[in-house]
Amino acid sequence: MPSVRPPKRQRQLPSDAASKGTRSAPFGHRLLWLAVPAVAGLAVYLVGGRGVHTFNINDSGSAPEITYLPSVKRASYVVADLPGKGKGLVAIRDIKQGELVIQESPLFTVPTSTSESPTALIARLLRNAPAEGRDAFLNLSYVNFPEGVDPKTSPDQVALAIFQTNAVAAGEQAGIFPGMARLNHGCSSAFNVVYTWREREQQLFVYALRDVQRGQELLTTYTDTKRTRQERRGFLSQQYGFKCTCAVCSLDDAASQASDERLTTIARYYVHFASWGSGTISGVEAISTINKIWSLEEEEGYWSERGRLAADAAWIAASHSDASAARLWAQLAIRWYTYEVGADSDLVSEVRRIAADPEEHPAWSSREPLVVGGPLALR
Ligand SMILES: C[S@@+](CC[C@H](N)C(=O)[O-])C[C@H]1O[C@@H](n2cnc3c(N)ncnc32)[C@H](O)[C@@H]1O
Repeated sequence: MPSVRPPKRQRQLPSDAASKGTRSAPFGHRLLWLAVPAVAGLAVYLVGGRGVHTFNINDSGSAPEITYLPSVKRASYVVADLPGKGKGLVAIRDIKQGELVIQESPLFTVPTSTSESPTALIARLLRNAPAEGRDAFLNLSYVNFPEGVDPKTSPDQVALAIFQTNAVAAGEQAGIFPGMARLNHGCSSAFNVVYTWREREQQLFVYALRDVQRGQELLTTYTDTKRTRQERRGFLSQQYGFKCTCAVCSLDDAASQASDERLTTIARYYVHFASWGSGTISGVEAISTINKIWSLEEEEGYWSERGRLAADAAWIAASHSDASAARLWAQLAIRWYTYEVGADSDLVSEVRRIAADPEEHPAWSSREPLVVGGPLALR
């Protein structure tokens, strides 16, 4: 059975065990394209500064090309041409941590394996897509085009390459979201927005993980960046055809080495605390490891996946009947899930229930009673 190459970009927040079982909703695609009017006289310049690039969006020069944008309550960005990156999304106003930036239905989704040829499958889905969506798709960038094939005479191959460069996980499927597809990549502390597929809405939601200033580029991450600069760059160059020069990859060698050490230690700690699941380490050790991850992530500026981490800690505390710790971790999970997946998400509802009554946790008292300890971090 030929397999459609899985989306290279991993979903930012793998659903935790508590949310499983809610992922069976049938597809009901609804395209919510919204043409955002061109902003007159908007120019975009690279001005740089303190490792974080900002873009001057004053009213001189020519208007950047504005393409289709997905459904948003209040547009907060434009699509702009960015030196060395193709297009990208730049904030046209300050964006607050936890703000919904993009809410988008898929143009189409595909199963990750199919009996149909992947090229034929993508071509067929594209033919059936609405005209404006098809145009938006065909405008997207692509890399890794097979050598010796002429893109001008191979539209189906081009469509497959576009799919492979831009698709992201949409539940059990891979989906194309032409609006969010313009998001470029940043590593560890450099990315400022995260995306998640919400099963109930059958849509992709992009939230600001941190405050974003007007003129700053919106960046997500294409991969697990809890690895060294060399490994990250190797992956990104091979899969996405670019050398990452984000604020973290541009650190001087000493600072980069310190960041690499933090990130690889965090990754090692993740594996360690997960071994609580098989009973290899105690609940106290698991929680202590989570606290170490939290503090290293604070040092690194790596804030992603914190909702999930705190929810896992609440799970461990509830399993050991430590109600007070479970409540505190659940409160922290509410806070970070709210930033990452939205206050109205199923994940936030679930942790709200645990914060209100830890004994409601499905794992409550499934291990020996133990005081495992709460979060050391205040935020
Ligand atoms: C999903 S697309 C992102 C939008 C793309 N820049 C465009 O013009 O449509 C992925 C491609 O964007 C480019 N890209 C993404 N992040 C980048 C970065 N940090 N630096 C340079 N190029 C980047 C690479 O060419 C990559 O293959």
